Amino acid sequence: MAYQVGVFNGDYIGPEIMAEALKILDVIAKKHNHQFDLTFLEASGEAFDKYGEHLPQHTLDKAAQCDALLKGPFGGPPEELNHPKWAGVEKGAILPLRKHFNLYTNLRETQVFDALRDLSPIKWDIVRGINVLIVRELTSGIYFGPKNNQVVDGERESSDLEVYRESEIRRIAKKAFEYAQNRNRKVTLVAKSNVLTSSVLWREVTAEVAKDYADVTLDYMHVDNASMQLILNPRQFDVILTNNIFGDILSDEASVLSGSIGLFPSASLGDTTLGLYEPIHGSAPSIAGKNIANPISTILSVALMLRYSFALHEEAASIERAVAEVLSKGHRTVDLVGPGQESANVVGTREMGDLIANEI
Ligand SMILES: NC(=O)C1=CN([C@@H]2O[C@H](COP(=O)(O)OP(=O)(O)OC[C@H]3O[C@@H](n4cnc5c(N)ncnc54)[C@H](O)[C@@H]3O)[C@@H](O)[C@H]2O)C=CC1
Ligand SMILES: CC(C)CC(=O)C(=O)O
Ligand SMILES: [Mg+2]
Repeated sequence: MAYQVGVFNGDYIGPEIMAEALKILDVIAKKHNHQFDLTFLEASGEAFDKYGEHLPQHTLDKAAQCDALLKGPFGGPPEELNHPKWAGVEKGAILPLRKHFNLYTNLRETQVFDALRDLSPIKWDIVRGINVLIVRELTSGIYFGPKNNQVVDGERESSDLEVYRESEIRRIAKKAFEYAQNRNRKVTLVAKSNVLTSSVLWREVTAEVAKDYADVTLDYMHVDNASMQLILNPRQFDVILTNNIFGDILSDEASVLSGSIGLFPSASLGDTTLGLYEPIHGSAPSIAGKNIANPISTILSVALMLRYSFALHEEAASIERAVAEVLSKGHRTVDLVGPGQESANVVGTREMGDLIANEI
């Protein structure tokens, strides 16, 4: 069977880390006799240079023909917010891509690698063995709600509105409970219901959904406390269910329990098998073009694509095993070198890809 994979190279470190991910996909194809047909899709900086827009219609049309989408990070340096090429990439490409394909479930799983125990900024006794799955709502909330700029009483005023419909909460809550059933059977809803009326709706709807999952415990935590508890006692979490913005923030925080954001992939899923797979991090402009970015986040995104879109479970697991094995042999990209570990075997982006490919 031939699988159609749409590929967005992304900006800055995007093409470098995507090249390594595609190297791994090629190894899997040869080893298991699969055919992955790649369609390169133009978006973000690349599309802006050519067409003056970040997500052309022809890109969406081609993406719709694919079975899965593999994506590098989009975006420019945060300090170039007003540069025409980068202004609006997030609202003009990242968010519409997720919305267009109705990819409302974003999975971001944080775990720690034994081999990187000295890298975590948190004591090993606290993080050892953690596995936290953040189930983040991805196509609604404050990132998509009405925005307004106006002048009031002679000064500028801006607003972004957090809007959630009951049905949007219900469908993502169901997903969280379903994932929890195959894990440690605990869902923690993270919101801010002491002040946000939308969070009250999240609590009400999630409690209703919970009635259909008697084998799963539902817990509630305010987001300020949750951000502290993630550091203090991350082992208490199994599945964290949360809205778009809190999931965005908490997943970056959770990722560093392992030592580096460069390790983590994500899956964005809807109601069909067409999923979008990408690192949780951004385009890291300051380290681009130096062969130092960690490609593991994108390589593990390939594993998630094989698992969730193609049901190639053994192939997915073989990539994850190879990553753990390469790390256990001491190979490190620079972001994986902690203080006092200067003697580590530092390798570049391409070399890390080669090592994982050879391991597979
Ligand atoms: N899904 C997407 O396409 C996302 C895009 N962005 C965009 O990316 C751009 C840069 O965003 P920032 O806030 O600077 O966050 P960032 O995630 O790009 O970088 C944060 C820090 O992590 C480091 N880092 C990130 N990925 C790494 C890797 N693979 N290996 C080693 N180190 C890595 C960077 O060097 C930097 O120190 C912005 O335009 C932002 O909007 C941000 C997050 C997600
Ligand atoms: C456009 C942003 C919401 C992208 C981002 O930071 C993310 O999805 O993690
Ligand atoms: Mg983010």
